[in-house]
Amino acid sequence: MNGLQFDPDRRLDVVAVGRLCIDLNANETGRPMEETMTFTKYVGGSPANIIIGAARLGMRTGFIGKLADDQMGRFIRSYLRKDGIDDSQVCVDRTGAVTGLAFTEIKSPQECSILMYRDHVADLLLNTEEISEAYIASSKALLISGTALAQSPSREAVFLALEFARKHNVTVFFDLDYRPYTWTSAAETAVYYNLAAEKSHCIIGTREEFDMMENLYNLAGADDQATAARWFSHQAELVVIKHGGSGSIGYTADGQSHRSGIFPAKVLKTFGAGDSYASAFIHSLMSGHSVSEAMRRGSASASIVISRHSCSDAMPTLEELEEFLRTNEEVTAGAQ
Ligand SMILES: Nc1ncnc2c1ncn2[C@@H]1O[C@H](COP(=O)(O)OP(=O)(O)O)[C@@H](O)[C@H]1O
Ligand SMILES: O=C(O)C[C@@H](O)[C@H](O)C(=O)COP(=O)(O)O
Repeated sequence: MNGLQFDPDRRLDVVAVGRLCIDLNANETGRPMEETMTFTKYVGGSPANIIIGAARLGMRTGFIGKLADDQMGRFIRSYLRKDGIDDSQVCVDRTGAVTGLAFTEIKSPQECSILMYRDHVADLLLNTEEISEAYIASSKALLISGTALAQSPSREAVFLALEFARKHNVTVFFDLDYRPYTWTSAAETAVYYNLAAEKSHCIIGTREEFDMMENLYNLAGADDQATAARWFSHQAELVVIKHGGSGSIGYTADGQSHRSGIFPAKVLKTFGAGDSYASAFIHSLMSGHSVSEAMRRGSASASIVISRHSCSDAMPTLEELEEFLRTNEEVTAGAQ
């Protein structure tokens, strides 16, 4: 049992709140960015990638966010619409803010890094006036991601969305999505992450992201089970800790744990693993699958996406994911 409840009578399955950005992925791989001359443009931003992945799998999706009033903003909106993602709650900044950019470097399949340009970005200007209670109440689930907590007014907008979710029994998924560049202080980061995690039903993060949250209480380095147990005294029913190529481990509030291995992949780049994992994991859970099956599908989706050049564009359809699962065996690497 995963303990998560989803109201079947909602118009939407999952709504994400957070950043809509642009990925510029290096075309010349096997070299540092200093030697990279061309990039390919994709829609990016962790919550955007996750909701695109969920839509690609057939979920009824929506987004709450703010776009720059420029060509990049218009490119992103048309992409969301092409994937059938409701953009009625995606507003446009009129103050001259820009679209966040993530330049990616692919030195080798194991050596990838991301250079983020996030000064004066439109996504962090989303404010509480732009959070619709009725819209959130129309969804079974709300997906939040940590970077939206980095600055006001986006921070307050997310906490208001969490209040509306609580009021209308909307299940909250919290993808930790810690990007150090956007934060100024470790303590401030941990404070806001912990406050949001206390209001979430399912928390998904890497070991390092949970350590960041636990540093505040000198708990960093706790084992996965202790990390998960902390959140069951709040709203959490499910905590998933990702361990890269070693797989992932999930804990439910009823005391069960679930280990997932990985699927072999011809790794082109490692970024995109977490977002694709989260999209298939959420789709599978909300389709009524077990936690173990949801983790397995998350791992499969991650293997598909890390073998491709982009993150958003690379998100598999349900047919692709099912075909991959039919023709590939999970390698039970097992998390630490
Ligand atoms: N090298 C890899 N080969 C196969 N699967 C991987 C690999 N790296 C990550 N994954 C899968 O993607 C999931 C998320 O990756 P991880 O790196 O832990 O998260 P994030 O991308 O958010 O940092 C892992 O739990 C695993 O299932
Ligand atoms: O989240 C961002 O702003 C960058 C993403 O768009 C990019 O695709 C990426 O880093 C994905 O990260 P991951 O899935 O967490 O590895």
